[in-house]
Amino acid sequence: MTGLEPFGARLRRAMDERGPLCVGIDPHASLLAEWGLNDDVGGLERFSRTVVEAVADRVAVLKPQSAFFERFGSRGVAVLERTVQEARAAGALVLMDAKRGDIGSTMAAYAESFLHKDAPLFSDALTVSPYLGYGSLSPAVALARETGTGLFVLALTSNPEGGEVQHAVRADGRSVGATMLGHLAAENAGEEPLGSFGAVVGATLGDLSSYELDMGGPILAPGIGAQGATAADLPAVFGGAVRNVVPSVSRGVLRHGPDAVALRDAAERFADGIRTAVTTG
Ligand SMILES: O=C(O)c1cc(=O)[nH]c(=O)n1[C@@H]1O[C@H](COP(=O)(O)O)[C@@H](O)[C@H]1O
Repeated sequence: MTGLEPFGARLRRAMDERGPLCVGIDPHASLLAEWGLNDDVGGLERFSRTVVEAVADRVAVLKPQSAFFERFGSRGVAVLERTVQEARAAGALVLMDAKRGDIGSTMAAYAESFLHKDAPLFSDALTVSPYLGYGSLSPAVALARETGTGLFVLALTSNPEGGEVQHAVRADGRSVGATMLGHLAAENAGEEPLGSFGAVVGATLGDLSSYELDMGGPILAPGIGAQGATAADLPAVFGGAVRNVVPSVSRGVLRHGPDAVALRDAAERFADGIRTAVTTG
């Protein structure tokens, strides 16, 4: 299979050209209502298309959250397919937020669902959970290398419950989250300008200076906006690794819809805040 240019290189270029902001497409029932849309497939389609038309030509990454589409069954998934295709056609990289994770052979099928070039949901990258063991992800790593796509591996998540798993300390004295970052460093070794295997690290987590965040790949940083973190927090949380951070905002932007100009302005305000924080922080 002939792949695309490696995801990490494509992402680095998009971040440099457009700024690093990722906008999440999370069509919550409450947002559909706020936008004056029905909580049905028609509302879902209208919502997703509005977000894509408003920002896909200017942000580096769009991250549709699969759960909000799966809620409507096969017709919702058909909307997700169109959303991915339209976002990619407008020049955004699409990170499918489906947080897949299973034993190796099933993981291979999940990987094919999103990272095989002929898959209807083909995306530039996929969020995955390593909590069946990092090695269980190896079929997805292999397919991503082949197709020029990427993975974002949950390492230190933004939710307060994550700590009981991710901060647990192993027999070798390292935490589980730190171990995941170590696996990613090995995966990205020698990749320039940026590896294709990213970590998810919440922007809500405060000082992370005890972690090796600089693991050669991108860091997806959700938690800005509705979960309380701000762009100004990024340098303190991520230190020198901030240059590889892709800050992610869903409700903080989406609540400004349905007006496309208001959505675009909201995304631009976050992008400006990130630029200021990263250059002066
Ligand atoms: O992988 C993610 O995107 C993710 C990881 C994480 O640790 N925390 C987290 O909030 N997310 C996702 O990021 C989005 C956050 O949405 P907002 O809080 O509305 O910005 C949701 O789609 C979450 O599923």
